[in-house]
Amino acid sequence: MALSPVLGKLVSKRVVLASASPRRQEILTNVGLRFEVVPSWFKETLEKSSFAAPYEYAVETAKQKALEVANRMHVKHLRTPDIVIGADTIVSVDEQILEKPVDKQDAYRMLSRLSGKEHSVFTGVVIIHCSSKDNQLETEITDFYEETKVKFSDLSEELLWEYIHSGEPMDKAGGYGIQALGGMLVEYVHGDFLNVVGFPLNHFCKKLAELYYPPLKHTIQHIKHDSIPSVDTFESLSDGESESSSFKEHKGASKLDSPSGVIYNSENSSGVRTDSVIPLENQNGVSDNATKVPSKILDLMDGFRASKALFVASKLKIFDHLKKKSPQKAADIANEVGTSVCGTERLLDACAALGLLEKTPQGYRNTDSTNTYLASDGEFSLHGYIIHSNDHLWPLFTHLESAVKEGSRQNHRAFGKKTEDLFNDYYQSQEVKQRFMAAMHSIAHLTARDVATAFDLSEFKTACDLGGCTGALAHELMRIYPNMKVTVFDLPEAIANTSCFQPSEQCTAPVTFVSGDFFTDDLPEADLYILSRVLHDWPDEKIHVLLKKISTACKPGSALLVAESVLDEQKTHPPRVVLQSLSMTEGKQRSGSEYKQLLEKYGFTNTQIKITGNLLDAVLCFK
Ligand SMILES: Cc1cn([C@H]2C[C@H](O)[C@@H](COP(=O)(O)OP(=O)(O)OP(=O)(O)O)O2)c(=O)[nH]c1=O
Repeated sequence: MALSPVLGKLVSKRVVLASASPRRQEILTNVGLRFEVVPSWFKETLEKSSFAAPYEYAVETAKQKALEVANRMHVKHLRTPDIVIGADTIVSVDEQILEKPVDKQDAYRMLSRLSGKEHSVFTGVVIIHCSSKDNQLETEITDFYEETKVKFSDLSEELLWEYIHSGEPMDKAGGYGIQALGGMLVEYVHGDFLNVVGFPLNHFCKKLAELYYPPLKHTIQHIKHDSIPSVDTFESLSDGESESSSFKEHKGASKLDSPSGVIYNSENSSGVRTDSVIPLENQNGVSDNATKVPSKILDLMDGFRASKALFVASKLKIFDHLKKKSPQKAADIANEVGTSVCGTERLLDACAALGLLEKTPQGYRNTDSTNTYLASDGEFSLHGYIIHSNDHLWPLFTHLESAVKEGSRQNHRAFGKKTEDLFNDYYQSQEVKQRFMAAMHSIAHLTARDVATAFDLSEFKTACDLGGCTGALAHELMRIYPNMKVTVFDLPEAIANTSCFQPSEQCTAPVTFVSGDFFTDDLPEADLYILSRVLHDWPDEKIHVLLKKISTACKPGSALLVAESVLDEQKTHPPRVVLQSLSMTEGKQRSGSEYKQLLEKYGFTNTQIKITGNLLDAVLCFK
């Protein structure tokens, strides 16, 4: 049993499969498990609506099936099994649970519901360890579930009925058998194929491994990998133990039953990485020494690789291609984007390793969050900011050493230009201007709702977003406060380029764009002035000019809303903001009390600060 030594643990035990499913029997027989089949008499009649999630229903049904068999064997046949395995497979679509169809009409109803859509197949599995004490059955129950996503093609009426008349649907959840004729209906499968057929073998072996080979608690933490516990490979598990070793002996055992040199990555149950340990074994195979691996430091060392992989995949628009069509193989993507197949494959695998893509036997696909944040047309696309990070910030950061030594921005080294004025640089070429505006738009759009709702701003009838660029925040303000009129005031170079950033559906009155320089020109009148991501970029003398002008323009009762990332008082958190300072603009990031002090100097009082949890926080103060 080299492939799965853990199954060898069951050889000397009386194992019972509480299922009539020929597929489950076949799957388990194929891997060499010896067991008795005792179909359950439990009727699958649990109230579906009483379960919060479909998988809970499948797990509970599997449990009842297995318990019924364990009890029956114990009481009626006086043959207490060592282990009873129960399973239940269901299909879930549109919040509905589909089991086996009761007749052809029912099969038709199910299959037409699945046509052209993705659905989930859940199998709940229960492993019951049984023992008899004073003639009483004692049980220890372990359960888990597995989810596989399956997408059907559009099914014509003719095809549907032909399939139903084949008789195949009748004893199968959802009315289809993926392993036979039903396979022809399937466009893709995402996840464990055997799970659809009725038994998630891989997860089952991992569960057994977890039960029979518990890792040393104080040296090894689990990798968080979906709901599946960590066992690097089944091959890595020692098979050297005597067959008489029981589940109970090993449960909570302190002896490490793993081979030498196995490296367990680590993540605690809350998903936070902790330092890993490489166990070193003595002659008895027991770990007596451990070298700490500083995972956090290793992650920091590799951080640049991860960033660059994300940047390059974004630049090549790989996420856009996969959003349009997926899954796709590396060769197809390479062909579309005009890159080498081997290089593209490595990049796609890196993206999959970073959790940006999913890799399936059919090819690569975007995760949901990749579609939302990384595709350039995603609802909250960060594409613009990522390209800015690659083209502008990355070259600057390669000169960080010089920046620290000299205490100044490194435009001259990175781009061969002087850093006279930050924005001259951004607006020099049309391409750079567009890229910079797209970057600002990304962040403004992602944060607009949280900034606009950080405080109740409904009392303000007019607002002016100074340096409001594409108007992303202005639009959101007008959407949330329909009685508010918002003006964006920005440099003429910016205003001239805002049209491609306007929402396609205009559901509010239009934002007014006014061009001008907020350091030198008169400001439009408003009850509420807004400075979003402005103050951190400028030196004190410039801020003095700007805040003085705003303060003068404000009437009593008017207010200023500042949107910035606010540092904690120690100025070491959030790290993202602290790291931003390293680009060495002449401005600086500030803590809450620093913003308060600064604003008070210009006659603003009653300062309130709201940490939003988003990329920008909000500071509101009144004149
Ligand atoms: C979706 C799908 C299900 N199935 C089968 C797996 C299960 O046998 C069945 C779902 O019904 P279940 O109630 O899980 O199992 P069963 O009635 O066959 O056996 P028992 O109750 O005794 O455990 O559907 C396939 O064979 N192929 C498929 O593609």
